[in-house]
Amino acid sequence: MQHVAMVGYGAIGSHLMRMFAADARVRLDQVIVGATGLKKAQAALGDGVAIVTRLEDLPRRPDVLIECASHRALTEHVVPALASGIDSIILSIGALANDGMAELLAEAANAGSSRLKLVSGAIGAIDALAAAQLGGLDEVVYVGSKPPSSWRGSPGESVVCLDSLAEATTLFKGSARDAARLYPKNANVAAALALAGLGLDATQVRLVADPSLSHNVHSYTAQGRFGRMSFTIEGMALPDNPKTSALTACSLARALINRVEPMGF
Ligand SMILES: NC(=O)C1=CN([C@@H]2O[C@H](COP(=O)(O)OP(=O)(O)OC[C@H]3O[C@@H](n4cnc5c(N)ncnc54)[C@H](O)[C@@H]3O)[C@@H](O)[C@H]2O)C=CC1
Ligand SMILES: O=C([O-])CC(=O)C(=O)O
Repeated sequence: MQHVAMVGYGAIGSHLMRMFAADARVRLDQVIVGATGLKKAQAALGDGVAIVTRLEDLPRRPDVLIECASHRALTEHVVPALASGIDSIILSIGALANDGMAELLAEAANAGSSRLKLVSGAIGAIDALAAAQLGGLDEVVYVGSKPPSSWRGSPGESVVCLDSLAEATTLFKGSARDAARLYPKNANVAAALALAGLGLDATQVRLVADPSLSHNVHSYTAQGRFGRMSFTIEGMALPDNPKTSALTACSLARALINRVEPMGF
């Protein structure tokens, strides 16, 4: 059994709470929320969960910290956790597209002798892509397609009218770095693929709003000396957030379970 502190209590956080409610391997007993989320978290979670707004206010040292909050949460909570020796697992991978962020995380992990794990989130076959990177990788092209409602609150709103979209429309075409910076809640997958493969500047990304979809479709192709691969997933969204695929929460859950099981994927 491990004691876990979770940063963020939104669609993914509440899903994880339900997943691990009766699981002896993982005790999600501390949550870090933003000041505005305090009341909602207190109302939803019982006395068994400590809810704070700052890492230093956690009543006990967690075995591991997980992040399912936002790009900002990495600087606010993950960097200090790593620096104080707490292993961390993150989902907001797009934050690594910001200048100096990867270096900041690595320095903190080195200073605290801790480890930072990036999980695959809503995408798959990252292990194959990372292996291909060692075997000669020339091109990675990723397309992320979601229903129009999943792009609300993003710069896509100024590209098209999401309410009256009649056909699939490209909202963004460019590098994974620009995608991750411009679409922090929709392009973490693009950043994850880039970091596993060809890097943030060489990985090609297209983001699409498609009114014919009822789920999120992530698709990529990769080729090089290693050979050729393609991967597509049609991910059901979490009920509380149409932007987020349910598999994202499962990927974080798998990473936690793997820490305590004697073997596994
Ligand atoms: N790697 C991947 O495949 C994916 C990564 N994500 C990442 O996970 C994040 C969370 O996703 P959802 O749960 O669907 O979002 P959500 O919006 O439903 O919940 C996020 C919660 O975190 C809180 N929060 C934000 N910044 C915070 C901070 N600095 N400190 C404490 N709490 C903070 C928000 O107030 C909110 O309650 C996304 O913003 C995105 O960065 C999401 C989907 C896929
Ligand atoms: O959950 C998803 O479908 C992917 C996502 O939002 C992201 O890449 O940030």
